[in-house]
Amino acid sequence: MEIIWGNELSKKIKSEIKTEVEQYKAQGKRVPILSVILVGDNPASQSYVRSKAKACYAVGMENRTIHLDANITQEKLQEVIAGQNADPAVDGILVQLPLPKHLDADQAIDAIDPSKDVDGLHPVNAGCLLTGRKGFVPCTPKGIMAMLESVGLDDLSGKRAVVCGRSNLVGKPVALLLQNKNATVTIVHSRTPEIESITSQADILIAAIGRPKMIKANWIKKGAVVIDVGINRMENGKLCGDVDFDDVKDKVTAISPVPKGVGPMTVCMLLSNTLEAYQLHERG
Ligand SMILES: Nc1nc(=O)c2c([nH]1)NC[C@@H]1CN(c3ccc(C(=O)N[C@@H](CCC(=O)O)C(=O)O)cc3)C=[N+]21
Repeated sequence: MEIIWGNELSKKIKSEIKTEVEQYKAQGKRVPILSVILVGDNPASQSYVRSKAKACYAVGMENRTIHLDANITQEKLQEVIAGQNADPAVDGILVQLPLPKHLDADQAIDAIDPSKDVDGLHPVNAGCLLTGRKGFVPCTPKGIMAMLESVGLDDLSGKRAVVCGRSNLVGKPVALLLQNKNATVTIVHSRTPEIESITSQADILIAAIGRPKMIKANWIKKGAVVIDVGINRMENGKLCGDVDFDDVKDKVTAISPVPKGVGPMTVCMLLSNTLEAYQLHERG
């Protein structure tokens, strides 16, 4: 059984990004800037925003974290986003989710200039993914595909892939990416009856259901590759995935751990998308 260490793979990708940014700097060019808009004081969001800022600086990019009051109005939030859209020095814009309940996330995402939407959540970028056109791919799905590639799974012809979960951030986009690589894809979710009868046929299983350790050995086909997208905080404060790692580890060919799996890949693909946005803007 092979462990797909996202922290190791992301280090490799981040060093490639760092080299590219250094080349731009050596040519006297400005460096890419990622603007992250954080609304309120949710501790988890604050820690993710801090890790994104740290990751930017580690590859030579700039980060602009805009911390807004939890009670900000939708109108004011849209104004702040419009200000980042209008700033030619800003390459990527990310609105940290979830937003406080009184704010509409779709409206905020729609307000982001699609050429700066490095989360890949704007309808224009979601539409590009759906129709196979060039656009920003959401970070976690992009990281998942890199993890599969790292274990030799590139052309997925003949492979059955099952995606557990149908979110806009992960489930739906990763299902499309798997299909684009010729996998035969099934999406299952909380309303799917006898879910194990479907997941246990999967050569590739993507677990993004948001239920700690729900996926046991009887959900898994012998020899499957499993990517655990879960980020569940347990009572003891430790993180665990949606997969019961110990229960399934002897059955799988490869599996990603939580932590040090998908999480670091999400951050590294955010940097990759920000570099892509910079190159787009520099080309004009
Ligand atoms: N607009 C938006 N885009 C996002 O991409 C986005 C978001 N909002 N809201 C929250 C989720 C969650 N997310 C993670 C990023 C890094 C780790 C990560 O690096 N986790 C470490 C562990 C970190 C720890 O110890 O807490 C790991 O899995 O090894 C996890 C989760 C991005 N998200």
